[in-house]
Amino acid sequence: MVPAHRSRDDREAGAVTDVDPAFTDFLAQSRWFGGKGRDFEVTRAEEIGRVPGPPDVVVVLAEVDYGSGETESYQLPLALYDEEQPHIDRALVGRWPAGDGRFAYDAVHDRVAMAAYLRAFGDAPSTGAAGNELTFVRLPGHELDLDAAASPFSGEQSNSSVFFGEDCVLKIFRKVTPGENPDVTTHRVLTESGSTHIAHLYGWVESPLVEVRGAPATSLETTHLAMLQQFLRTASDGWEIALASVRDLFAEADLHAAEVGGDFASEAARLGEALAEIHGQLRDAFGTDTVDAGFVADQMAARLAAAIEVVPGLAEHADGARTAFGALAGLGEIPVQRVHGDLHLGQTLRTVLGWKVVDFEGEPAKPLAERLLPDSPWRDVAGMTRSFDYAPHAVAASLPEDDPDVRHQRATRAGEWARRNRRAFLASYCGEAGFGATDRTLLTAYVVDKAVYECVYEARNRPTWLPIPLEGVARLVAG
Ligand SMILES: Nc1ncnc2c1ncn2[C@@H]1O[C@H](COP(=O)(O)OP(=O)(O)O)[C@@H](O)[C@H]1O
Ligand SMILES: O=P(O)(O)O[C@H]1O[C@H](CO)[C@@H](O[C@H]2O[C@H](CO)[C@@H](O)[C@H](O)[C@H]2O)[C@H](O)[C@H]1O
Repeated sequence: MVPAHRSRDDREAGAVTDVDPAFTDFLAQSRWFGGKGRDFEVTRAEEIGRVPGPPDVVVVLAEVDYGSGETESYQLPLALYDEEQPHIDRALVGRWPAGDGRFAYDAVHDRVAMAAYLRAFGDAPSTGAAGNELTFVRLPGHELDLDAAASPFSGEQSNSSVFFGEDCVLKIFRKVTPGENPDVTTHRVLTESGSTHIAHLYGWVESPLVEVRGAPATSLETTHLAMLQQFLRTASDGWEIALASVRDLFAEADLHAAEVGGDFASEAARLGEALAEIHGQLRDAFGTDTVDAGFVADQMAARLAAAIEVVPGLAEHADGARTAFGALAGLGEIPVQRVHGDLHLGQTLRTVLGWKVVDFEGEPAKPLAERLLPDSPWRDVAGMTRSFDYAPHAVAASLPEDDPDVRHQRATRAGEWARRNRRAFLASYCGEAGFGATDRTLLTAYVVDKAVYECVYEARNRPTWLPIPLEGVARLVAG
């Protein structure tokens, strides 16, 4: 399906217009906008497709320029109206076209516009409308409930999801990079493998009109814009369940993690089983390869050097981190495969039918080309390991405490909780093969690398949480 390069002159649709200055304010206050806190300008807005209405929905790519040549593209699906729509006034983006154009609302918050998306999937495979090439693709096997009412997901997100009753979820990718999105391609393979640990893929939206700038010429590449998936009923967020377990532990000052009612270890073990199964299916479908561990270690060292620029406090732990990367470098060739890439408890959902893993897009900060590369499965194990460390320390940080004895007691219990769940997860992930010395070297390096990434993530997104990964790095390099 992807990619399909075309030259700029081949383009049949795609109108570039003046940009309504209101777009800048809209982006700046959107949770999913990755440039918050930085100076930027929306330099270009281009219509790349339409969804058959009513209402008219245009899909616009807004180009954000941070100065010094750095740009990003964000997707704005705009529902257009001649009159103002007071019931969705908080979703007003501006005018399209700029100036005296129609009122343009973020379509995600407009039930009627989202119903138009669902209808287009009902008609799939189809193109969005005459004169443009937005394509809706649907996989066989599920009868969509075309009457289901749309409601936007209200939680923290890098993209925007809309639930259609209890039937399906549409995720509209916000930061758009030309080419295939691993969330779509990985879900497709796991769906076709019959995985019971994911939300099945029902379809996606793609456009051949996304521009790839570069030498020798600018070209166009078919690009995934949105993904339609099974709605997971009875789903509880793994992160929330873990936090509840930690709170139980902290409430019982004299008890150990194994003794409190909310013990999480059996769930951690089930998560380990689920990940092992997913990795096996990804190996079968995408194959495996090997990569020079020295190359991986060099990348980790480079990421550390860049992270120190953002979080200077990392510098005092750099020698310890480099020791872990050096041990990795000594391993020669290591196996790699398609992985999740950014696994943490917030990407897991507990349903009555077991654990499900969502969001196979990889780390949002990484360029797409890097996210598509095969990686070590220990990357995902490390992500969960870090999450087992985050949960107790996030709860501890939310309970300010002056008494040093209580603080010390909580820190001890936090460490116990993290170790207990990490061990349970690892034991069932490794199964009969066990956890050998090479595995330990790999996991240690990947865990340190993940914690370094988290320091930058927190510094940029949630500065008050920075001590959680920073203290995590300190503990890791101290042994
Ligand atoms: N198929 C689904 N069914 C029900 N809830 C889901 C489903 N997929 C995701 N969610 C919920 O939406 C949240 C955000 O989804 P996610 O794929 O992680 O989005 P993003 O890429 O924007 O981070 C998840 O943490 C989960 O709570
Ligand atoms: O879910 P995303 O793909 O947007 O991932 C990013 O945000 C995550 C936070 O929402 C971040 O995860 C970090 O915080 C979690 C607790 O909120 C914790 O469980 C994770 O272990 C920790 O890495 C993730 O790193 C980032 O890429």
